[in-house]
Amino acid sequence: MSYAVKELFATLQGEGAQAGRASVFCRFAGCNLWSGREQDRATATCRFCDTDFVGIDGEGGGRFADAAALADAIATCWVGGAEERYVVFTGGEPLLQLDAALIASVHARGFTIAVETNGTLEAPDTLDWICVSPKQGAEFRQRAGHELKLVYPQPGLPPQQFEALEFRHFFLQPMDGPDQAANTRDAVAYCLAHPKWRLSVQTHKMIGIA
Ligand SMILES: C[S@@+](CC[C@H](N)C(=O)[O-])C[C@H]1O[C@@H](n2cnc3c(N)ncnc32)[C@H](O)[C@@H]1O
Ligand SMILES: Nc1nc2[nH]cc(C(=O)O)c2c(=O)[nH]1
Ligand code: SF4
Ligand SMILES: [Mg+2]
Repeated sequence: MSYAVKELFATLQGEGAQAGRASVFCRFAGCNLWSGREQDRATATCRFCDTDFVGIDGEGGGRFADAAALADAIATCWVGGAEERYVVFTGGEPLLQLDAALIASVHARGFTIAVETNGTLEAPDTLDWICVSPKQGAEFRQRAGHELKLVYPQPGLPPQQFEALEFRHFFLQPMDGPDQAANTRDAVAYCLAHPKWRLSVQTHKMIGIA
């Protein structure tokens, strides 16, 4: 199978339990909850997305003919040595494209593999780190993993409804956009009152890296 990649770059993971970790980010093109076109945002299932995932024209992006070609590009993008190799598959929705062949090829090059998913599709159990970020109005299939990262607030999606699920970490991530400051204040207040939840700030935006 070939893979459509919007961008491929090295940066620090900005969010959640692995924040600060050196990573290769592989951002797949396309999502099942929004076309990515601004004129469709108001009618999309997911309306607050902060990401351009349309096309294959970003830094390091392109169409990769097979798993080996994309795994080689990921390994070339890694700036560290053989230890601690870490790749984050995101998007768009990465589970539309991330398959067993790609996971095996990337593992063979010594990487620990993380995924950022909206939870609508089941994640392969060969992944090393699964971050699920459920979306209001969307199916919620991947109900276990390493971190649940809920963008907050989402009307109709109260944090309590996730608390009994099998995740190691529970994060609230303030929704970025026009109400970001108020959303951050509300998330802080929620974490103070409900200590099972921790705050995930998007640190990469604060320090001006991708
Ligand atoms: C762009 S999404 C791509 C991965 C996948 N489609 C998902 O939604 O999890 C990456 C992460 O950014 C979060 N995110 C997207 N838009 C956001 C916003 N406006 N404010 C805060 N987090 C946001 C998502 O919830 C997800 O955790
Ligand atoms: N630095 C950085 N960390 C991130 N963590 C999740 C991201 C994403 O867009 O999936 C992201 C991103 O876009 N940049
Ligand atoms: S599911 Fe993820 S990539 Fe898709 S529109 Fe929502 S935040 Fe963006
Ligand atoms: Mg992002």
